[in-house]
Amino acid sequence: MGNGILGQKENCALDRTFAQAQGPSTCVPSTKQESYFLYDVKTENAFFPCEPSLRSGLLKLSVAKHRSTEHRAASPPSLALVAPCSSGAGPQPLQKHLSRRKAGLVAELPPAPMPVMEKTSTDASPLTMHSSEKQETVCIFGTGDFGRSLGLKMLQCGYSIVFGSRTPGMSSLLPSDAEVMSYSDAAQKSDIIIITIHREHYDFLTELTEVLKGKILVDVSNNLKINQYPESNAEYLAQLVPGTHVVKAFNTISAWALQSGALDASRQVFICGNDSKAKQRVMDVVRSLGLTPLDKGSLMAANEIENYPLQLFPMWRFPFYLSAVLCVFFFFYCVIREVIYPYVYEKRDRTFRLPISIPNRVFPIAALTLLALVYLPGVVAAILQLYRGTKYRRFPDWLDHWMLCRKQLGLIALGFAFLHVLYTLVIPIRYYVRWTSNNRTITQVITKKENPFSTTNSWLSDSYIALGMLGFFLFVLLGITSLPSVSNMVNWREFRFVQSKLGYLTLILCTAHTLVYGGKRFLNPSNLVWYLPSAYVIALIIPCTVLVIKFILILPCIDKTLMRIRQGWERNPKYSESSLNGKTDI
Ligand SMILES: NC(=O)C1=CN([C@@H]2O[C@H](COP(=O)(O)OP(=O)(O)OC[C@H]3O[C@@H](n4cnc5c(N)ncnc54)[C@H](OP(=O)(O)O)[C@@H]3O)[C@@H](O)[C@H]2O)C=CC1
Ligand SMILES: [Fe+3]
Repeated sequence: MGNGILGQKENCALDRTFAQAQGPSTCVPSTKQESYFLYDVKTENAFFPCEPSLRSGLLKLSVAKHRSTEHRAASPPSLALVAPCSSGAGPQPLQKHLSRRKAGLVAELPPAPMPVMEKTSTDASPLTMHSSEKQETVCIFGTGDFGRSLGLKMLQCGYSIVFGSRTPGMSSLLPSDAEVMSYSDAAQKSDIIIITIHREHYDFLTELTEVLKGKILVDVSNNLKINQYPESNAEYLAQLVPGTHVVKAFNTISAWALQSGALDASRQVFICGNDSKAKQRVMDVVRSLGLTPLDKGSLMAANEIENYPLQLFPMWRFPFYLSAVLCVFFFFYCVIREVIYPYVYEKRDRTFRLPISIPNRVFPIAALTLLALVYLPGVVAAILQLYRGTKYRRFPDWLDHWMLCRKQLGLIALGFAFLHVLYTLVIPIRYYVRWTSNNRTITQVITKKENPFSTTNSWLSDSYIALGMLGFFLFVLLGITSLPSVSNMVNWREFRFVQSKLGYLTLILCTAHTLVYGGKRFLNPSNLVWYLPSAYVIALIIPCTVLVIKFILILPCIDKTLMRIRQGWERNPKYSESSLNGKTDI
């Protein structure tokens, strides 16, 4: 009995897999701390209750026990692992469950096809593979970092590992339970061969074409550069060793992650291959290692899978560069207005504004502009659809790309909004602010001048702060709902409601916050410095444009047309026909 299955994470998938593999049976999924029973669906014999933490191990034992009894000769048992309807072990809940099953209250799982396994594999289902006396043997070509780590992990999960190596006698650091032999000898030991060798060294595999015929070759290789070779490594391997079933897998999992077990960030294993049976078997292996296989289709997808680990935040690049450009531009714009101008005309040193005052102008401007840029592609797309009178023409690539990175733009905008909040909170403790306030009071005392209370100013100041706080609150809400863990919990309509309706409300509040902050000063010519308006005036251009266009788009007459177009109506159907025939540019 391998120790792998006891160490596996508990989930009901095991129950389902098992139940499906065994044919019609009853499975009550439960993740709660309930006791489980193993029972034969046909004879309705209960075996014994078991705790969830032990159920897979006990199940394994039970299957072995069951097989060694007289049932063995009879038709395959329909065993199922069931959770009682209420918590607490004992025959009572099981009886209840059985009567519920009879009454049709518990779903019968439809018979699922048995996983196809080749003759050489030791057993038929993932579960029975672990429960059988003989473990499945998997061959690993190459005894380098990745081969060793994968081999160790597979040994831990109950596989028998045979390494193929150029120098079997000299291979060190290998797990002691594994066998090491020459490549051709090792290949004969299993019909799944994982090639943990760099593509550049694949040539020798051609000599093994005969022995590898009909076998599953798992290509794990990565390259150093995106699109380094004309064809993917997996396709190259398939050409090099014809007659084999090449499956691409494991290339997104690092040797380090396999060793350290820190797989949370990269549990997904992309898989592709032309032979569905071969792919299925590799997916079973992946699953049994506690990883999640993700079928990406045929071997044509290998190129994309190989490029995946080489990408450096592809969706973040445009938002990152854009925000950097915005920050640099507005920083220098403010420096010209608030540092250079006073120095040139008044010989006043205002450089102390560089660490806090100017960044606290740049951050809200960047936040507001980026937030507006999240919604701008949506209105541009709507205008394009209205102009073309159809939705059946592709958007230009730049618009597609822009649409795809809206979430990243929004998250960067949220980051800037956070910075603005932090920088604003420290304002009262700044020396410059305290000095100005004290000085004003002293001047009033000396000149015996009063500063009467202004209700207008009070309104403006409070509205400005309130709008800012509400805008920030909704901004944070938008950020939270964009997290996969949250967005996976809501349906499409709810997600659209939050991201579109609440998003626009956030944009309105933040724009209003900026407008009220500027008050009457914005359009005052005396506020121009070297003909340059305040940075906030420029910052308001994009948000106001987006809001005005959006307002026009939701006017009933325009909104109706847009809705019809989005439901498939075309102003000029011939137009899209010709575009379908490739006569128009897209
Ligand atoms: N390291 C990692 O984290 C990951 C690696 N990969 C992929 O796994 C594959 C192996 O990577 P890794 O284990 O790090 O590499 P290593 O260089 O550590 O190991 C490669 C192995 O290939 C074998 N080999 C066969 N022929 C040759 C040859 N002519 N010259 C040199 N070595 C040869 C050697 O084994 P022997 O001496 O026994 O013959 C060698 O140990 C690569 O394709 C890589 O892209 C994929 C994901 C992650
Ligand atoms: Fe503000």
